[in-house]
Amino acid sequence: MTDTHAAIRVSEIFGPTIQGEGVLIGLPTVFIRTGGCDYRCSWCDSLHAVDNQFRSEWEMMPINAVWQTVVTLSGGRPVMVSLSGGNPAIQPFRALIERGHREGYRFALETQGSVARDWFADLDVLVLSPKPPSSEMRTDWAALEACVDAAQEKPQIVLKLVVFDESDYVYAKGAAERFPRLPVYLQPGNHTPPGPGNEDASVDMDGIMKRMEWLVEKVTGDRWFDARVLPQLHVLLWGNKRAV
Ligand SMILES: C[S@@+](CC[C@H](N)C(=O)[O-])C[C@H]1O[C@@H](n2cnc3c(N)ncnc32)[C@H](O)[C@@H]1O
Ligand SMILES: Nc1nc2[nH]cc(C(=O)O)c2c(=O)[nH]1
Ligand code: SF4
Ligand SMILES: [Mg+2]
Repeated sequence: MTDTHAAIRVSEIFGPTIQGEGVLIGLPTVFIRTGGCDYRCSWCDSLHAVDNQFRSEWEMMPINAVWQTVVTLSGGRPVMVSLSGGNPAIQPFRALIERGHREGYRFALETQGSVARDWFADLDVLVLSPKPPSSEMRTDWAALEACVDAAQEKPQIVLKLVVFDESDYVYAKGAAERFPRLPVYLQPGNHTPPGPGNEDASVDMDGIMKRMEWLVEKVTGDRWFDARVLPQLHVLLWGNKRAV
C-alpha cells in the first residue's frame, strides 16, 4: 500500500551538493535528513537530527511538501536524492520514492541497519553502515541481514564502515566477511566536538589524514584488495558545517 498522506519527520533538506561519502562520492545529490534515531553513537556527526533537544527544529512534512522542496532545489532536473538522518528507515518513504521515480529521480538511503523496511526494494542504492565498537552501539546482525533481505537484490547494496581504531578495523573485517557479496567502503572517523550545535568547531584534519593513511596501510598489508578507503569529502571541504 502506498500512503500518499504520510508525513516525514524532517530535520533538514539541502543541496544540491556533492555526495561526500562512499560509493556515490562526488555525485550531485539532494539530501533529506530525517529527525530521530534509534541509536546514539558516541561520535555521531549529525546530533542535530538525533538528539531530542533539537526536536523543536524538526518538522512533520507531508510527502507533497517534501517532494516540492526537492523539485525546487533541483530546479526540476532529476538528481540523486539521499535519504539520511537520523535513521531514515523509521520514516514512511515509500510514496516519496514512488513519486520521485516517476519523474526520473534516483534514491539512496543511509542507515545503520537496525530497522528493515520492505520499501528498501524500491531504492536505487542502499548504504548499510553498521556501527563499530567505538560508537558504543551493539550490532544486531539479524536486523542487518533483514535489511539486505528486504532489498531483494533490487538496489545496489554497499557496506560503509567508519573506522577510528584497531578494534573498529577488526569489526569492519568481520562485517565484510559476514556479507561477502557486498562492496566495502572504509571511512576514517571524524572526532566531532562533544555535544550538538558545534558545527563551527574546527575539524581535526591531521587526525583524519593519519587514520586514512593507517587504514591504507592496514588494507594493503592485509591484502584486502576489494576494500575501498575514502575520506568524507564534504568534511575535507567544509569541516563540520551543517547542510553541505
Ligand atoms: C549521520 S549518519 C545517518 C544515517 C544512519 N543513521 C547511519 O548512521 O548510517 C550518515 C553517515 O555518517 C557516518 N558518520 C556519522 N558520524 C561520523 C563520524 N563522526 N565520522 C565519520 N562518519 C560518521 C555514519 O556511519 C553514516 O554512514
Ligand atoms: N555532502 C554530504 N555528503 C554526505 N554523505 C553522507 C552524509 C550524511 O550525513 O548522511 C552527507 C552530508 O551530510 N553531506
Ligand atoms: S546511527 Fe547514524 S544518525 Fe544515529 S546516532 Fe549513529 S551515526 Fe548518528
Ligand atoms: Mg554526515
